[in-house]
Amino acid sequence: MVPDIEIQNLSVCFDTARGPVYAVRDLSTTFWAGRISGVIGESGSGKSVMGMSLLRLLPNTARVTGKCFFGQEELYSMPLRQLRKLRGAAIGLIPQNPNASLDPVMKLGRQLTESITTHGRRNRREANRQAAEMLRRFGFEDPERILGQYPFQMSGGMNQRLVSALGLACRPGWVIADEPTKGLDAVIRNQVYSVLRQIYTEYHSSMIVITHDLSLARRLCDDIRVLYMGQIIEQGTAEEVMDRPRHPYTAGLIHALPSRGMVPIPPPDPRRLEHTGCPFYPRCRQAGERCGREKPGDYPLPEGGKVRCFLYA
Ligand SMILES: Nc1ncnc2c1ncn2[C@@H]1O[C@H](COP(=O)(O)OP(=O)(O)OP(=O)(O)O)[C@@H](O)[C@H]1O
Ligand code: NI
Repeated sequence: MVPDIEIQNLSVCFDTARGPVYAVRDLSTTFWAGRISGVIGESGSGKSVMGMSLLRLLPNTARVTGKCFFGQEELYSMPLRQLRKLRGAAIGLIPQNPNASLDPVMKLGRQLTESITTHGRRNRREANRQAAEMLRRFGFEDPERILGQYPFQMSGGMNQRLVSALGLACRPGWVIADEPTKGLDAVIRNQVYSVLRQIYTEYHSSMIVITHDLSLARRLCDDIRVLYMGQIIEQGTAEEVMDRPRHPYTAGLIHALPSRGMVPIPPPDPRRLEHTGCPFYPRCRQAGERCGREKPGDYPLPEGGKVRCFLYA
């Protein structure tokens, strides 16, 4: 049985020259096994930091507090040696920046087969076959040739698909995909969508998909969480969140899509910057007086979702 991923009170703070920066603030949520969960939100809202915290891949300057249960195990405090066994095998990663995660001086074939043999106890030939199969799924018609090349011989879009193949190569029970369609054109985006969907159905992999691609989120995901300044401000089924957004911020994100009128979320009102209330207060068109004074809680919606906004208290 693949366990759920249960985050409890996660905060991540970076110590920077200009002082502490909170990337994630007291975030608690459970990603259910057997589902594809989408995470959306503007750039800088903490999506990647939350995702990377699960595999403890944040830089040393990150201070992480909170807990994350993966079955009986607690990911943030388990010995690194033990965590390494989970990486790739139990929890696969499709990282946001393919160039940073591929080794520039190692042939792609070796990078792929090494990740398969380290975890799978398979022999090299079997690993090669598995690597080639995964590459073919991602649209590489001549995988043998690709396996003999170096990352710099590939385009950015190819490397993006390569790290996706790499992340899925060991058929992990959980996959964290951080912007798997970034920089890809519409045809290839569709292909990545189809592969993720196939992997989900064939291997029963559970997924966390972080994305700016709202149409991908709507089509691929069962449920969606919306992040704003390191907090989940709305969550629900993909259908509910995308078709009936409740939080003014979620509605703003969706209305900023070209297909929905491209109405941008307003910049912060300078008169509202000093406040002790809702983090979205300075930019919210629907804010009342209470929103500037008090922080809203998580209010349940009749359909099963939750929203952090006084409009639904
Ligand atoms: N190494 C770091 N040092 C300092 N601050 C960081 C570091 N990494 C991330 N941050 C800060 O943490 C916040 C969240 O970053 P994160 O990368 O999680 O955003 P994101 O939602 O993934 O954005 P994007 O959609 O652009 O990928 C940002 O304010 C960012 O500047
Ligand atoms: Ni990110």
